Amino acid sequence: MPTTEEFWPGLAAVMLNGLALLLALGFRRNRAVMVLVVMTCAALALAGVAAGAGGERGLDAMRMFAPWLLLAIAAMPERRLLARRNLAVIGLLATATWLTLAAPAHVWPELRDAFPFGWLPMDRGLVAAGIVLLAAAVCLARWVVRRTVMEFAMGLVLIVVGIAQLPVMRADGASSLFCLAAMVALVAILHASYRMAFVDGLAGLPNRRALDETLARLSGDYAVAMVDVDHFKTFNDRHGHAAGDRALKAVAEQLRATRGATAFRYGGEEFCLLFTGARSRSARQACEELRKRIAAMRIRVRAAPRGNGRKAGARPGAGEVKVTVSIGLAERDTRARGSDEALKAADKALYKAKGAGRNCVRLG
Ligand SMILES: Nc1nc2c(ncn2[C@@H]2O[C@H](COP(=O)(O)OP(=O)(O)OP(=O)(O)O)[C@@H](O)[C@H]2O)c(=O)[nH]1
Repeated sequence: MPTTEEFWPGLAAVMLNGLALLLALGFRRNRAVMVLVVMTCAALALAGVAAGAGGERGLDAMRMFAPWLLLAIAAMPERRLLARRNLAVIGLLATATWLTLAAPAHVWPELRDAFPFGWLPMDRGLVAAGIVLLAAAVCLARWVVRRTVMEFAMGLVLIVVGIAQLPVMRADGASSLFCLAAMVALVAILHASYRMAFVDGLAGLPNRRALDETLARLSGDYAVAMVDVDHFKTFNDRHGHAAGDRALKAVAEQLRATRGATAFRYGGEEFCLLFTGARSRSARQACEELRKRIAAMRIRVRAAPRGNGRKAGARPGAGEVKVTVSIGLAERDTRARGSDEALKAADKALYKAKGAGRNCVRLG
């Protein structure tokens, strides 16, 4: 039976990993789900519940099976949960769990020595740590390319799990590290889910839901500006959707750099700037400067092969093109109108700007 010192960290590790697993399932973070399934099983094995033989067999089982499974999951692309590769990993995990539970006492040492690479001159724990740290490196390398919170967090989680495999670790120390890894996973899943709900993936700006929440809490002076990219449908048709996306990102970058304002992506090619407090008085000037900065930008476009659903000859070659924006600004009057009316006034002003020939700022 596990000792008291092994029991509590063991139980906490199972509960925390199980909780993180449920959360990852709820938010459909499928690779995190797979990692956490393995970690929960490893935590169970560590707790000695599965082995019924103290933490010893659990510690062995964790070092034998978990590293390979974690490396396989780290290297897999994000897929739907019941994709064939995920099912294969779950099948392997089920086999590992069955072996851990069912292998007779005299078979276990032979199994352990053969797995994983029991014949290597290094300690088994060292090999296991090396494999998990390699899995962590795979996630961190992906993070360098993709910059997603979950990839970074999975890298961190796997580093902690890798340390838990080291030969110096006893079952209670390893369980404590599994608790830490589960907490990192929990924070990351919550953070990633918050970003999914409130941050626009393309522009990297807070989205319309975030704007609504901000406006609902607003008091005092403010000004709101609606910013719309001019002739953007034509831009897309001429240079392609990918170039359109790059243009939107570049515009978003300029909005983010607007002093004294918070930028939001309102939807499509429409953005919103919110000036609060004393900054609302200089909103018009800030909008004018923003308009000029965007008009001065150059967006790189590539020549694309003909066809692609576009009219032949409609698409020019590679080079640099510009975009302009029209801006409608409603300066605050909290007594006369609430945030809904202010948004409507900014929208009306935007139509005026479009009607006035675009690439200009109008007040509502
Ligand atoms: N590339 C890209 N295009 C988008 C995105 N969201 C919306 N659009 C496109 O933006 C275009 C908006 O077109 P319209 O609403 O007709 O407006 P417009 O062509 O900009 O004309 P004006 O606003 O009157 O100057 C549509 O063709 C949408 O497909 C996006 O995320 N990426």
